[in-house]
Amino acid sequence: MAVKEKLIEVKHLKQYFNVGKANEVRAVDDLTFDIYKGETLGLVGESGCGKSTTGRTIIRLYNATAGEVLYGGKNVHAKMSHKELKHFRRKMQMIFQDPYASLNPRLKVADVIAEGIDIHGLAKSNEERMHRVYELLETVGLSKEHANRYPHEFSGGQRQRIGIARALAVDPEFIIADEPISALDVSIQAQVVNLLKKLQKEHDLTYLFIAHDLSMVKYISDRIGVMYFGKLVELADADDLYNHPHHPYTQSLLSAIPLPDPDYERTRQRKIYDPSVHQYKEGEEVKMREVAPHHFVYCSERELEQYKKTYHG
Ligand SMILES: Nc1ncnc2c1ncn2[C@@H]1O[C@H](COP(=O)(O)OP(=O)(O)OP(=O)(O)O)[C@@H](O)[C@H]1O
Repeated sequence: MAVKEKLIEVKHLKQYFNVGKANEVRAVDDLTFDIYKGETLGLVGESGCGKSTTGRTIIRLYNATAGEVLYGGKNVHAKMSHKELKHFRRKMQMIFQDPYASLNPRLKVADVIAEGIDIHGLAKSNEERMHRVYELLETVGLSKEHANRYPHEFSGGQRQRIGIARALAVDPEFIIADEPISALDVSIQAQVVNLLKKLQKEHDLTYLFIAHDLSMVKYISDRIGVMYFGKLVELADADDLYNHPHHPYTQSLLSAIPLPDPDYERTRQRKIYDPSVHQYKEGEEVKMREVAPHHFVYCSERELEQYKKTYHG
């Protein structure tokens, strides 16, 4: 297997809100993981567990409370010049859940898409700018004729395509897709996921794909990280996570996915996660531990031994 190159290294990242106040929230609480060049890392967990905050802190929309994010070996959260920050901002783009809320309704589609081109001075003339816009519209499955319309004239799926074209306009390397399909009809979801997969191959992109359930994320992700209350509780190759989930929270998320097979559905048992099952003793160290190659679970030494025993069970 080829050695994978790390594009992003997240090290002991913390993002707390309202620090020191009664309503302090530890939205991201000591996360450590890598994102490899060209892969899709899925990040899943229930609403409020800190997925969006993780994404936003990685691209420095928030200043981290503690920890580091290395991008190509450089700390994104270090002090940097305006020019350097602008460079990072170009390399890392974001696609949002609600394409309508994230597209300025007063701008024509051409101007929405060209926003980054203008900010970064990527076109020398208006002709070049429009040529690029038309090209991007075609890349995402829309057409030249759409350039003069306004976002409200499009369906949800088409708006998401516009959001994708806008992100692609600055030729990024890394895209955070924050629940990009959650607001779309199920029939449209697969189309958008397929488009993202196609673009990844064509443009050599790396994705962090955020989702609150595990059904579609399996289809797009190479690896999946499961988050619970600001912490990563399991991280593994996508198939491995589905076939050998160890953390009881991962098992609970998986048990919530309905399948089209009626026999399976009749016997499917919803598992509810009860954090008290861990029964950690005073002083017991709980951290990410490797239960099998490339498969990490947040657990104690004692739990690791149990998990290893059941790995092939
Ligand atoms: N700017 C903020 N100020 C204070 N608290 C915040 C802020 N942003 C997020 N939070 C809190 O941090 C926690 C994590 O929120 P976050 O949006 O990252 O979760 P999420 O897993 O992405 O959820 P969702 O799927 O609902 O977007 C939540 O308790 C949220 O209320």
